[in-house]
Amino acid sequence: MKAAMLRSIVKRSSASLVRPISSSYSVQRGFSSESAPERKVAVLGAAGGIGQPLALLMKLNPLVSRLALYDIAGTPGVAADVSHINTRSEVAGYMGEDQLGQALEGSDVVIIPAGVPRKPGMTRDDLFNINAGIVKSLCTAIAKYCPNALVNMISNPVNSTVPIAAEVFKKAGTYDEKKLFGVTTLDVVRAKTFYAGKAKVNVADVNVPVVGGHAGITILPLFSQATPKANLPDEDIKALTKRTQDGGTEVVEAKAGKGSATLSMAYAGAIFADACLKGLNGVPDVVECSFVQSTVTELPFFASKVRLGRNGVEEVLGLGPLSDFEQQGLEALKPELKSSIEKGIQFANKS
Ligand SMILES: NC(=O)c1ccc[n+]([C@@H]2O[C@H](COP(=O)([O-])OP(=O)(O)OC[C@H]3O[C@@H](n4cnc5c(N)ncnc54)[C@H](O)[C@@H]3O)[C@@H](O)[C@H]2O)c1
Ligand SMILES: O=C(O)C[C@H](O)C(=O)O
Repeated sequence: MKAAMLRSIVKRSSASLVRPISSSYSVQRGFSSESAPERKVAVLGAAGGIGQPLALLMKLNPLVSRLALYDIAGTPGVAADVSHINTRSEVAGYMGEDQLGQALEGSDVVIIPAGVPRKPGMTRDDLFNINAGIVKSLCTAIAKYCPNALVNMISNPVNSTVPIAAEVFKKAGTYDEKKLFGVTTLDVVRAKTFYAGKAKVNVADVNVPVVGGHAGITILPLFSQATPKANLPDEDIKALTKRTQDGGTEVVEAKAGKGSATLSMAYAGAIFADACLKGLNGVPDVVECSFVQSTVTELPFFASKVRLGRNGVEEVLGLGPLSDFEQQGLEALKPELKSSIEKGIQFANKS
C-alpha cells in the first residue's frame, strides 16, 4: 500500500462507498466486492509490537477478504478490536499451536513477524537462537496447511530466517522459490525518507533500490540510482548509506530496551503484502525490493528489485549500474551475508 493510498483509506468518510483499486476492478467498502478476488492473509505473531499495527493496516486493505490473526497469546483481544473496523475483510483470531492450522488454511499470503526483537547492544544475529526455532515450526505448519501461500518473512535475522524457511519447505517437498520473500521494505522506506530529507525533494516522489540483505553492512542502498536525481556530494551519500544501514539500531537505542521498530515496520510490511496481493491479482508492473532466492550474485539469496506476479516472483531484476562506492559495499557485504545464509541452512538441516 503506497503512502498516498494508505492516507486516502484512512481519511475517506464512510459516505464514499466505492473507490477504484485499479482499472480492472473496484471494491466496495464494508462488504465484499463481486469482482475483487477473495484473498486470505494470515499474520503470525499478530499480538506483538509489529503484529498489532500490521493487523490494523491489513484490515484497511481492500484487497483482503479474510484476515487471520495468530499468536501464542493475546489474539482474541486484537482480533475483536480490529474486527469492528468497517472494511471488507472478515477477521478471526487464533491462539496457540492447536489453532495454527485453522489460521493458515486457505491463506494466499502469510506474514511472519513472530519472534523476539533486539535490545540495545544486540545484533540481529543475537536473535538467531530463539527466532530460528520459531520460524522453523511456523514454516513446518505453512508447508502442511497452506503450501501455496506467499510467505513474507519479517522475523530476524532475515538473512538466516529466509534460508531456514526454504530448507523447511524443501524437506516438506513444497518449496517454490517464487513464493518466499524476506521483507526488506523497511530499508527502502528509510532510504527514501533519509534521501528526501537530504536532497530536499518531495518524499512521495522518491525511489531508492536497496539490495543485499537485512543487517548492518549487508543493507546496501543504491543512492546512485535514486530518483529524483540530486547529485549529492560523496560525503552525503556515505552518511545516508550509514544511516540506512543503522536505521534499525537507531530505533532500538531510542526505544531503550522496549524493542525495535514496530510502527514503521508495520507500514513497510503492509506495503510489501499489498504488492504481493496486487501481483497475485494480476496487476502489472508491481516491483518491490525483497530478499529472495537469486542468481544476481553468487549468493543463493539476495535482496534486489523483484517483479511480482500471479505466482509470486515473476522476475528477479538485476542490480543496474553501481557507483564505485556501491561496488565496494557489494563486495564487502558478501562474506557476512554468505555466513548468515549458511548458518540458517545448517540450523534447518541439523535439527
Ligand atoms: N524485517 C524487518 O525489517 C524487521 C523490522 C522490525 C522488526 N523485525 C523483527 O520482527 C520480529 C518481531 O518484532 P516485534 O517488535 O513485533 O516483537 P514482539 O515481541 O513485540 O512481538 C512478537 C510476537 O511474536 C509472538 N510469538 C512468539 N513466538 C511465537 C510463535 N511460535 N508463534 C506465533 N507467534 C509467536 C509473541 O507472542 C509476540 O506477540 C523480531 O524478530 C524483530 O527483530 C524485523
Ligand atoms: O533493527 C532491528 O532489530 C529490527 C529491524 O530489523 C529493523 O531494521 O528495524
